[in-house]
Amino acid sequence: MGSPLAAGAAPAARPAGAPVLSVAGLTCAIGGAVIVSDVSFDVAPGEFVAVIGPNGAGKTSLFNLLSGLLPATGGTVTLDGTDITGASPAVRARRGLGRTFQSSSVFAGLGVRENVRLAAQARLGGSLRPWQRVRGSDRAYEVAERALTRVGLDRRGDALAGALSHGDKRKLELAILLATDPAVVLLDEPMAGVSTEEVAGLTQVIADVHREEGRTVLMVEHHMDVLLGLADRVAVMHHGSLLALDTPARVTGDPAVQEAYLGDQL
Ligand SMILES: Nc1ncnc2c1ncn2[C@@H]1O[C@H](COP(=O)(O)OP(=O)(O)OP(=O)(O)O)[C@@H](O)[C@H]1O
Repeated sequence: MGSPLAAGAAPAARPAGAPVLSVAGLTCAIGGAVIVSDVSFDVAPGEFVAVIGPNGAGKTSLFNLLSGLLPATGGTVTLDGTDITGASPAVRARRGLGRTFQSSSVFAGLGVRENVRLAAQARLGGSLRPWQRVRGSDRAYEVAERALTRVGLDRRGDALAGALSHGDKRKLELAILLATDPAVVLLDEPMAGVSTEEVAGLTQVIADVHREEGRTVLMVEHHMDVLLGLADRVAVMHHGSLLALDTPARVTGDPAVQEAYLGDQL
């Protein structure tokens, strides 16, 4: 699963055929409430797993546990054969686990290219001070340009990030993520706030990141129609537990899943 975007990806420690991400008994209890309960699943290298579930089901909490923003109170997370359960978000990111957030997280006052270059420079070990020319900064520009081309924003590099449409901001977030060269990409509702006209373009970008770059993707998304063409498997969260994990067709036909949605559109 070589990545074309940046050098320095850690070599995989896992044997051939082993999962790139393995979650076992993952649990998070906060103040007596169990918000993620005994969740176990494996993700194969290059697989696309969608995570769905009704509001409050625990999807974002699961991503927070995977990316280290929320401490697990039980269970383990293994990335590329290494137990990362207690690792900080920064260590997980360095080991190849990257994520986007439900709300936009770009520097609105900086240029589009600068947003991506800063991420690339941080990944390459340079300074985060954009006014400093440092070792590796040319390489950071190259990585940034490639990531912007991948998401179709290469012609908007000089624009202010805050001036982009919602859909383009989401593409920029993806470019920022790609500049850090993650093997496993966690996308938390990338279509949130995106106009109907922009959904198809963004879906295509995500499909390309998955298929052409061979990155493993986990994506929280409410719209099943978006997921159907993308996901190899769909994980259904309900009341903090993993209710189902199967192909999109089997999941949508599962009576327990339909019951969880209580007639809401899947
Ligand atoms: N830090 C926290 N402290 C206490 N409760 C929390 C915390 N984070 C999440 N929760 C609770 O955990 C449950 C799951 O929330 P989460 O945001 O993970 O659900 P979700 O499936 O992502 O929902 P949505 O689709 O609405 O984004 C909710 O009841 C939420 O209130």
